[in-house]
Amino acid sequence: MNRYQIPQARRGQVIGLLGGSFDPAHEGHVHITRAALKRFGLDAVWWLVTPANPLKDRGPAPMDMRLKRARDVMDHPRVTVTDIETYTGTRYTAATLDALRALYPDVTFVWLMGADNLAQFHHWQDWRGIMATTPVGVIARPGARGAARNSVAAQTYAHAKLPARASRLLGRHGVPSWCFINVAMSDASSTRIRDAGEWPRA
Ligand SMILES: Nc1ncnc2c1ncn2[C@@H]1O[C@H](COP(=O)(O)OP(=O)(O)OP(=O)(O)O)[C@@H](O)[C@H]1O
Ligand SMILES: O=C(O)c1ccc[n+]([C@@H]2O[C@H](COP(=O)([O-])O)[C@@H](O)[C@H]2O)c1
Repeated sequence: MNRYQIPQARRGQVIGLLGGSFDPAHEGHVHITRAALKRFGLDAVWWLVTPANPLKDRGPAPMDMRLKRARDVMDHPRVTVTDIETYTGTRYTAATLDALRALYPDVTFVWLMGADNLAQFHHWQDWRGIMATTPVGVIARPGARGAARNSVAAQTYAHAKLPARASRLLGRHGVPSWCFINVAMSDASSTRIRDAGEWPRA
């Protein structure tokens, strides 16, 4: 297994980061990644397979297993699956973003998340710092639209919301900025796969 894979990037690229437990990766992740590449005008997307979500009590399956599954389901020339957060030693997204900007000073990073995560976003460490430094692309998820729209983050940064028709400008627009895109939704979830006994619980 290729551990500590450090992805390549070229000067001036706009790269989307989809952080997740990927416990396991599934069709929903693939679907939003393809949508994000297109709708946010990204040059590439990196899947950041996190060592552990700081807000979850339960530890995920071993990293090697999650990386392998992620690489099996996501096969696209512009998508890289990486455990770079293990390499940077960062657990919180704000710290990960700082570390990545130091490693890739000529790249613009866009943070990607499903609508369910926007509803929780104000509980993340230094979430205002993330908004101040990083454009955020939010992708619709079944059952999460209302909670996302009414979330503390959406309300606080209403002034910084790009209309969906301008989504391709997200990475070049300056900060703070965020954009919500409605896409044909997938109801796939890791919880459902674990509940069906198709993936081990750690
Ligand atoms: N079906 C989906 N539609 C939209 N966004 C999704 C979907 N599945 C996952 N995401 C987003 O992908 C990112 C990583 O998700 P994660 O790995 O936690 O998968 P999950 O299915 O949400 O897992 P779990 O059920 O264990 O919470 C998050 O930003 C999440 O919102
Ligand atoms: O930085 C935080 O406080 C924080 C809190 C919760 C989740 N995150 C990140 O959000 C991403 C999605 O996590 P998850 O477990 O919902 O897939 C993943 O990259 C986590 O590290 C980050």
